[in-house]
Amino acid sequence: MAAIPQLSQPSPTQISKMTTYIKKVAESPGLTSVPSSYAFTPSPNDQAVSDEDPEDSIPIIDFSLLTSGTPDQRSQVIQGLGQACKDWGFFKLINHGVPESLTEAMIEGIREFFNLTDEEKREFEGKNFLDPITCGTSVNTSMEKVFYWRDYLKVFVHPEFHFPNKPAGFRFVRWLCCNCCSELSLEYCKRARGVAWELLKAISESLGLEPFYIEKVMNLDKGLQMFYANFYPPCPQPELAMGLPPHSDHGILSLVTHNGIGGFQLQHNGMWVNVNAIPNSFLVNVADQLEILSNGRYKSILHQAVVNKKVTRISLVMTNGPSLNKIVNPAPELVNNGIDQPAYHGITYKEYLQHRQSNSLPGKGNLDRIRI
Ligand SMILES: O=C(O)CCC(=O)C(=O)O
Ligand SMILES: [Fe+2]
Repeated sequence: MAAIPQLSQPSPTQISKMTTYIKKVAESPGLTSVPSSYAFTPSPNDQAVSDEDPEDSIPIIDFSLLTSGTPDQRSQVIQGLGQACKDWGFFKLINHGVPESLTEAMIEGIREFFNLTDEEKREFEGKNFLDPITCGTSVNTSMEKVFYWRDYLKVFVHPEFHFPNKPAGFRFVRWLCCNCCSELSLEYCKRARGVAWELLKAISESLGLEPFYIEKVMNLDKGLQMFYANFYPPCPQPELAMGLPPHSDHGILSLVTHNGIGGFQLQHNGMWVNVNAIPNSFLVNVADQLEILSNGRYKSILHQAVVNKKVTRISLVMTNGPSLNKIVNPAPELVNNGIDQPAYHGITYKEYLQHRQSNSLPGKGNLDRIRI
């Protein structure tokens, strides 16, 4: 990792290896301005930011109607989902069935993780993009000139489940559901995956494909599900710092939830829109592999995270992807119709992730590279 400004005085040999977490920077006594290595210069080309427009509101999808609605209700929801994926690449998902108490317990456990000392966190830093547990700061400090106001934890939770064994017990905290008792982090990941897979059935249908189409072609039973936790501490000059830069997610579909503090912005009609979350909902975004598979009918959404002056924001993100060795292509059913041509080259998910990791292209640069 590149040297990040150090608060303490490590020996010269330590400098190139050590990560300084933004939590520590933000907590340094008397911090009143953003250190220069985190300060972005606002540019006149920065796009305007608006609040949600009640006239053009972000679609809301009721998950319970997909699973227990009448056939009519289900087909209406599928139509709404298709429209949301086409017009916004994004929707808010309500009544998804993941208990609020489970999400809250997960957020609190994650807060404790980020409260570990820097030294304890370093144990999980990882070296390779395929390491099942990685934590760090910013996005890719080996390439960035200016760092983001964000610490993160990234864990592979499917097909094999991993989780940090610190803080003590978190990996094995029991969570009481109905009358049984299960491991908190495992339960959260499993339930979020169940929601994502159910949505993908409906999304297949919205594309005119059979319900298990995406599940089959993406090898979801071996699909790579990654859990990201983002930690954005208060920032003395939020207008100069950035939590996460504009990006689209790499998987098929991402589910985001947070601790009730705003900061998620998405791009719609050339404007940044502040997204207000409905309590106990997921913010769901179309990600790059779904854009490829749908041959661009559904576009992965550009989004970013901004920071604030007062409170720590924590977000939990589930990316649901194909299996690593799966070559994702535009669905032949959507291109061999005499009208459309394939708009993307096929690429394995592993290669896609690898390229993204080693190039840090802005915006949707990774997808642009494979556009025909
Ligand atoms: O923090 C957020 O709300 C968004 C996080 C995000 O987009 C990501 O981790 O990919
Ligand atoms: Fe994202």
